[in-house]
Amino acid sequence: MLETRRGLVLRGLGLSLGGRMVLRDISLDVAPGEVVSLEGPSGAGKTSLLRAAAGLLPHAGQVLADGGRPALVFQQHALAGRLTARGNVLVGALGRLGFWRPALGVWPAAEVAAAESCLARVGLAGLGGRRAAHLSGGQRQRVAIARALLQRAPVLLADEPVASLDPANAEAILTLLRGLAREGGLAILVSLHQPELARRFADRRLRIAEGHLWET
Ligand SMILES: Nc1ncnc2c1ncn2[C@@H]1O[C@H](COP(=O)(O)OP(=O)(O)OP(=O)(O)O)[C@@H](O)[C@H]1O
Repeated sequence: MLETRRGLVLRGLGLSLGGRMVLRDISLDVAPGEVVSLEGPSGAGKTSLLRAAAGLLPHAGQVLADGGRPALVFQQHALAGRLTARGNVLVGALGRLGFWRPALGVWPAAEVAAAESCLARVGLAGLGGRRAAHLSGGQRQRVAIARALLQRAPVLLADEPVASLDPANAEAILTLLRGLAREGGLAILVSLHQPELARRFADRRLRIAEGHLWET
């Protein structure tokens, strides 16, 4: 039976942190192939919403995502600097592998090939053997996206993926994300600080403030 794809669906998401309501009854949909931006002032709850949607924070309400749990690209890309780009990407496969082989540094050849192919998809073909610490900021963000791709989640959440990048790299990363939505059919929810970039790269724009979400 064919499964109907619906991307990401949040219904009635509520979250309180430190005794304060950060998210109040948030509902949103991101369709497969769509890029939706999440904007709002600092402290508005963008990271909290993305982390809750990724299953990293306990919350009220429902998260329904194709493939189960969405993949999350963290704000600071969270790479292990001493590992190679390929090694960092392979971490994305941990969810489907047992503990021991990766713990011993033995990755299945198919996963290594898949990691290389994810690196190629983000424009880093040939850089798999380079230490993450020796990559530029833009390249590191690409590695973080490749790691999310290796998870094979049809829903991708990205928390300010261009915050620390210069304008040219920021555009390149958002172009890459839009391509992954258009050609790969991913549903992408991305928090952004720059309205100009959101205008250019998002299909729809959402704004969050004081725990409430609305479409702009
Ligand atoms: N672990 C925590 N305990 C208590 N309060 C928290 C915790 N994490 C975040 N908060 C608070 O929750 C609110 C939302 O934070 P969040 O990081 O989601 O905002 P944001 O919109 O992503 O901000 P920024 O744009 O600065 O990254 C803020 O008021 C923050 O201080």
